[in-house]
Amino acid sequence: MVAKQIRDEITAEVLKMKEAIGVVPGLAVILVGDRKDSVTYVRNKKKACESVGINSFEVRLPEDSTEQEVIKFISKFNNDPSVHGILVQLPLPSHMDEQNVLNAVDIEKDVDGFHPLNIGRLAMRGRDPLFVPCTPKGCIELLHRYAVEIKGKRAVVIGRSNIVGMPAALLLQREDATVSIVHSRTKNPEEIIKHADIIISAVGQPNMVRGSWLKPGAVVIDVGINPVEDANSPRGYKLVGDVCYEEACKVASAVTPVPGGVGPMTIAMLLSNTLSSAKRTHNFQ
Ligand SMILES: NC(=O)C1=CN([C@@H]2O[C@H](COP(=O)(O)OP(=O)(O)OC[C@H]3O[C@@H](n4cnc5c(N)ncnc54)[C@H](OP(=O)(O)O)[C@@H]3O)[C@@H](O)[C@H]2O)C=CC1
Ligand SMILES: Nc1nc(=O)c2c([nH]1)NC[C@@H]1CN(c3ccc(C(=O)N[C@@H](CCC(=O)O)C(=O)O)cc3)C=[N+]21
Ligand SMILES: [Mg+2]
Repeated sequence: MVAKQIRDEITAEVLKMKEAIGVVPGLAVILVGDRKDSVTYVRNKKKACESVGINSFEVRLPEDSTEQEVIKFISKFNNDPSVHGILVQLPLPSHMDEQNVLNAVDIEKDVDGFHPLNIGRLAMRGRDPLFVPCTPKGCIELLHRYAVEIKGKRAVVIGRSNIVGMPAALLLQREDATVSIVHSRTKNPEEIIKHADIIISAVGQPNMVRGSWLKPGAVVIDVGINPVEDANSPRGYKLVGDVCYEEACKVASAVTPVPGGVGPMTIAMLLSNTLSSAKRTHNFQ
C-alpha cells in the first residue's frame, strides 16, 4: 500500500534528522467543536504522527469558541519553535469565518496548503507554493506511484471546493493534463466525464459516478467519503465513495477504494508536509 510505503520513508527521514541535528518535526492540530468525523480524523492524524515519530500537539476548543480564541492558539503555535506545521480541522463552526481563521496560520507552517498565498502560488505559472493541500497532493502522488501518464491526457475533476477539487484541478494542469471541472451547475456531466482518461471525484454524493459514465481504461480517484446505512456493520453505517466501486472496476483500469484509498494518502501527505517544513526551517536536506 502506497500510503504505508510513504510513512516508512518518513519514519526513516525523521530518525535521520533527529540523530543529525536533534530536531523532531512537530504538528499542532486545533479541533473546535465535537463533530464525530472530525474527532476521528484528528485521532487518525495523531496516531499517524506517533507512528512515524513526529511530535503532535492537540488543542480542543468548545463549539461556541470565538474566532479570536482560536486565533490566539494559532498565534501561540506560530511562535512555538517546536511546531513546524499547524492544522485547523475543517469545517469550523458556522459562526466563524473560515478564511479569517486560516489566514492567521503562518504561511511557513501552513501544512494544509490552504493559505491564500499558497493557493495563489499553486495557481500561478513559474511559482511554487510552500505547501500543496494534502488530499489533492495525495491524489497526484497515487497517479505518480502507479505510473499513470498525466501529460496530454483528458482529466475531469468532479467538485471545485477550496480544499480538494480546485487545487486538484490546478495540480493536474501543472502536469500538462487538459482539465475540465464538473460541479453542481454542470448540465449532463456524463457528457464530459465519458471522455476522461483520469477522473478525480470530490463531491460527497454516495455512488453518484456510475460505471456506464466511464471511458474504458480510465483511471478513477475517489475522494468521496459518504456514510451509508449498513445493518451488517457494528457502527450501523459503512463508508462509500462518490463512485460505484463494483461498476467502475468493470470499466476503469484502476479505481481507488473508499475507505483505504485517498484517506490514508491524505494523512501521509500531511506527515510529509510537516517533515519538509521542519527541514526547511533547519536547512536540513
Ligand atoms: N479523503 C480525504 O482526505 C478527503 C475527503 N473529502 C471528501 O470529499 C468529498 C468532497 O468534499 P469537499 O471537497 O469538501 O467538497 P464540498 O462538500 O465543499 O463541495 C462539494 C463539491 O461537489 C460539487 N457537487 C455537488 N453535487 C454535485 C453533482 N451532482 N454533480 C457535480 N458536482 C457536484 C459541488 O458543486 P458546487 O461548487 O456547485 O456547490 C462542490 O463543488 C466529501 O465526501 C468529503 O468527505 C474531503 C476532504 C478530504
Ligand atoms: N484542515 C483540514 N485538513 C484536512 O485535510 C481535512 C480537514 N480539515 N477536514 C476534513 C477533511 C477530511 N480528511 C480526511 C483525512 C483522513 C481520512 C482517512 O484517513 N480516511 C480513512 C479511514 C476513514 C475511517 O475509517 O473513518 C480511509 O478513507 O481509508 C479521511 C478524511 C481530511 N480533511
Ligand atoms: Mg467543503
